[in-house]
Amino acid sequence: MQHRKLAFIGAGNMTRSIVAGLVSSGYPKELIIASNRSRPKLDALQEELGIKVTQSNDEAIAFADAIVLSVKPQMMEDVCAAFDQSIDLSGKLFMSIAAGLPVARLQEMLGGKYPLVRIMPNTPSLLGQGMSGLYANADVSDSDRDYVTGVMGAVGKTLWVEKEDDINGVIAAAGSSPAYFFLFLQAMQEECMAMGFNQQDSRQLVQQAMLGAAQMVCENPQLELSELRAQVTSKGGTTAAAVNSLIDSDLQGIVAKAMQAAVARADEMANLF
Ligand SMILES: NC(=O)C1=CN([C@@H]2O[C@H](COP(=O)(O)OP(=O)(O)OC[C@H]3O[C@@H](n4cnc5c(N)ncnc54)[C@H](O)[C@@H]3O)[C@@H](O)[C@H]2O)C=CC1
Ligand SMILES: O=C(O)[C@@H]1CCC=N1
Repeated sequence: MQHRKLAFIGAGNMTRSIVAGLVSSGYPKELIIASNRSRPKLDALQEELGIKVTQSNDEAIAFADAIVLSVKPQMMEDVCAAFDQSIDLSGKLFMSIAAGLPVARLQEMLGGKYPLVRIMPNTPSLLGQGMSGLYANADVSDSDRDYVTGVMGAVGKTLWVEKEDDINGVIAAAGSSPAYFFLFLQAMQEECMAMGFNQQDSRQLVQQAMLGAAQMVCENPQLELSELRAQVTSKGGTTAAAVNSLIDSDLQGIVAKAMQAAVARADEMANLF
């Protein structure tokens, strides 16, 4: 794996997830710098992970060969506009993890045509279990692609997409979806508590069931998801009663609508910011 000098502009939740995964995978910490407007998140990153930190975006950009733009989409324009124009950006690889912002818009904000990769990661990157979609513009070299595959591959699985619009599908399926699973589990935990279990036992019941189910999915790629479900579902039994209730409530339609809402919001953000 290539090790370039790597900067993160914005040191929030997603930067922390990626940097923690990178450091624990052995990426040299002295090659990573994160910048943030306020100090406390930087201090925590420096203490926990030993990377370089700065409150100056310009210092981070000047240091790095590869730059991950990691601020909120609505902040991106102001952040890019404030970069010190005297810093030579030629030869630097840009990456953006911002939801919704297309390459063309990012190029406008950066004020130039640079090699640019859009990355759509998710927070399980923190544990090395991330899922990232990647899209490269025409200026990205094979070596740049290898580098980005290495960086995001160090914190999870990667999928290159050839059409930029597919990044919005990745947002719906993987970037945002940890939140759907947390919401589903929360609903299950609350129902366990309504049945009389305490909070801790309720959480253990549902989280361990989820972990086991996820592992069964991952370890049985030859089995369709419907087959794994069938293995749990005795005819006329309890699972059938529960699953039929979910189907009758149109779980598939509910999920489809939620994923379409994520895509629609990403489309909207492209015009808003
Ligand atoms: N949280 C998630 O699960 C995912 C987030 N993303 C994308 O990642 C990006 C960051 O999201 P989060 O980390 O969740 O947000 P966050 O709010 O936790 O982090 C953003 C950070 O940028 C800092 N910041 C604001 N203005 C700044 C400036 N002028 N200079 C330097 N730093 C500045 C903030 O202080 C904050 O620490 C967003 O664009 C989001 O779309 C993408 C995939 C997943
Ligand atoms: O909610 C958001 O907009 C970001 C992108 C995917 C996950 N979090």
